[in-house]
Amino acid sequence: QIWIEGNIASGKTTCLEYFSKTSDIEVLTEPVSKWRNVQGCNPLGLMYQDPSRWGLTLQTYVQLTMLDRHVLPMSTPVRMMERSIYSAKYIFAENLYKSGKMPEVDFAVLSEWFEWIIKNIAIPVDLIVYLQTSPQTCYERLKQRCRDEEKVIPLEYLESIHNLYEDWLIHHKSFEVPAPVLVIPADHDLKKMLHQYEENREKILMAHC
Ligand SMILES: Nc1ncnc2c1ncn2[C@@H]1O[C@H](COP(=O)(O)OP(=O)(O)O)[C@@H](O)[C@H]1O
Ligand SMILES: Nc1ccn([C@H]2C[C@H](O)[C@@H](COP(=O)(O)O)O2)c(=O)n1
Repeated sequence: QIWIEGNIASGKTTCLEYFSKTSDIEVLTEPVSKWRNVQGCNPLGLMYQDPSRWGLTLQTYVQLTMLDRHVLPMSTPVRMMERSIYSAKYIFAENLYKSGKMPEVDFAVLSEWFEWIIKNIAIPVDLIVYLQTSPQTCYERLKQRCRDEEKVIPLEYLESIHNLYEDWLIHHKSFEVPAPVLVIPADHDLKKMLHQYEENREKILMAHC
């Protein structure tokens, strides 16, 4: 199992789309559509409007929907999955808490849920592919993608997410990393990115062996 990790709009979905054309690979994208519509409500939009009030609501739902993805039985030898329950906690919940936008009690409850899950439920991973971008590149791609909820995201938000990813996956300064990390520089244009994916194809697809 391979997780594709990276900042918002770093190119994870585009990377997965590329590999989805390979036979014997199952690709699981993030369930963003669920985060934008759970029984007619939009926790992603609410979180960006008022993170202190809705951060826990979104992150609880992210935790549930990511766990649901992790425990799906595999239908092919290789599974590539966009992000993980780990980055939900170590990057996004952490960012809300550290920036003072998630109350301590909310973070404590979410943390206890997370700790219980990783202790009691097997979440296998063989390789983490980190698409390493500059926050500025993500900011430009984010504006180009133009998702309604994300129009309020400032560059500083992407910088915070970037720093948390770097501390976790590059500098090993924050949390345990559950698998080896393959870093792919991802500021390049699409043509160069596809070339890099080809160069790394073997390393990625043989990770489970
Ligand atoms: N290498 C690239 N160069 C330029 N634009 C890109 C590149 N990769 C992706 N994009 C565009 O940037 C936006 C975000 O990409 P996406 O794959 O959705 O990112 P993520 O899934 O990480 O949020 C999309 O509009 C996509 O078409
Ligand atoms: N735990 C998470 C995971 C994602 N988000 C947000 C960030 C983006 O606005 C959106 C989807 O991310 P993308 O795939 O485009 O990088 O969901 C979050 O707030 N918390």
